[in-house]
Amino acid sequence: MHPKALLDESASLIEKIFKFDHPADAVVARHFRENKSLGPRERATLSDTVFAVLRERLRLEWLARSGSGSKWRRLAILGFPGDRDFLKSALTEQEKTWLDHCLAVKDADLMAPHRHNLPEWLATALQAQLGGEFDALVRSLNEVAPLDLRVNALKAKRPSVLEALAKAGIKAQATPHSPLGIRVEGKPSLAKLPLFTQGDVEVQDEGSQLLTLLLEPKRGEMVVDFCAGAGGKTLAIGAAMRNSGRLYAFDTSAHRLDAIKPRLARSGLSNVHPVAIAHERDERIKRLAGKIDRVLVDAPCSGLGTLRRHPDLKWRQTPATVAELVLLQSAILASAARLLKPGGRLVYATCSLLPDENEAVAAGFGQAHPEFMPVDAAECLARAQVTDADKLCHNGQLRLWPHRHGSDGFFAAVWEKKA
Ligand SMILES: C[S@@+](CC[C@H](N)C(=O)[O-])C[C@H]1O[C@@H](n2cnc3c(N)ncnc32)[C@H](O)[C@@H]1O
Repeated sequence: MHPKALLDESASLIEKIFKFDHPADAVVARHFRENKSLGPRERATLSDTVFAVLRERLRLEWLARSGSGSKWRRLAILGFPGDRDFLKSALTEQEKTWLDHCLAVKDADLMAPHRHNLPEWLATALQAQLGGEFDALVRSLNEVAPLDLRVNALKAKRPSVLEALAKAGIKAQATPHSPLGIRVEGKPSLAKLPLFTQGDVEVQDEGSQLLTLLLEPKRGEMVVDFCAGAGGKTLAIGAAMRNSGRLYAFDTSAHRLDAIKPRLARSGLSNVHPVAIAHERDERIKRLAGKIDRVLVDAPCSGLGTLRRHPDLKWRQTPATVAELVLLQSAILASAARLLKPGGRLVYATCSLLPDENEAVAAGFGQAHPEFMPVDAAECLARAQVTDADKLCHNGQLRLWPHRHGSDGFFAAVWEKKA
């Protein structure tokens, strides 16, 4: 595609995404479905451009106040990732001069919001938690998230998977903490790799792997993954149960649950029962009350721990959406807790960085449910062979940060129901 056409295409995609009515990755995927003639390199340039603009929105919008042409074109020029000469061949003389002027602006000359590129409410909440570490978090959010795999313990062992990856020319190493994790270098295509098609590995961020290890599921137990979605954690739990017992995968989205089916077929699991529920107080949940050994609540959340992958979330979430989520999280946690039998284990988890969705929800639950005893997350992780488990936890709860742990941001609290 001619550079001029590629720049026009980027500008129109940025305009669509900046309506913020749908997740950015869904808008990009729809755009690619509707424009089948776009080749792989053009697709990569388009998505790199729009995600760069989402990551650095405040800085680029500030720079784009000067210059001419549509705002979307100016943002596309500023976010364009590739070869500058290629880009310049699509620009007018006036635009080239303007771009050189923008590129000469130094970080030190920018105001704080144009450096951290976060909405004010979010910057304030993160600064209050992190103090001097805030800048390190901001830098880490601009890094590309690594590609992590989880070895399916039912079918393979980590050393043999590492060997097979090396033979396939894929550079990879064990993840620093999860005993089942592998971190792959770059973004090689895995879809056709026998290791993947045979279900020896699944794509899963190391942080997500650690959440399921907190549950410590055992052979033959009754377990519920309350917010199973497309089953990322369900598969890990099912494998830890050695494909025995009964694992219910609940979710209010039948559409998301449907995505489990091909993954289950690859994984070799037959102990998983996906159940679409109407809401967290569904009749089917009442029938299982008091009968379940372990429940994971991987709650719907702001997703702000995944900003490396989903930078649009910082512009789509607001204090009001977070407040609504907190009510839903508390309602789901209270309802899910009714499933547990005495001695049963409850894990509440989010991929949020905000205390309101994390420690505050956990504290509210603990106060209202004295029959649930807090369990030390670091001890659970150490038993599950997690390296440096204590460095991943704070006050007995799991707290992962991209800048400290290299994973997405996660929180988890663990309780046991008194016998
Ligand atoms: C963080 S996602 C789950 C991701 C999933 N566990 C995984 O590992 O891929 C949260 C899920 O909660 C579901 N959800 C939203 N409201 C719910 C409710 N009231 N009861 C159960 N699930 C709900 C959403 O449909 C979404 O799939």
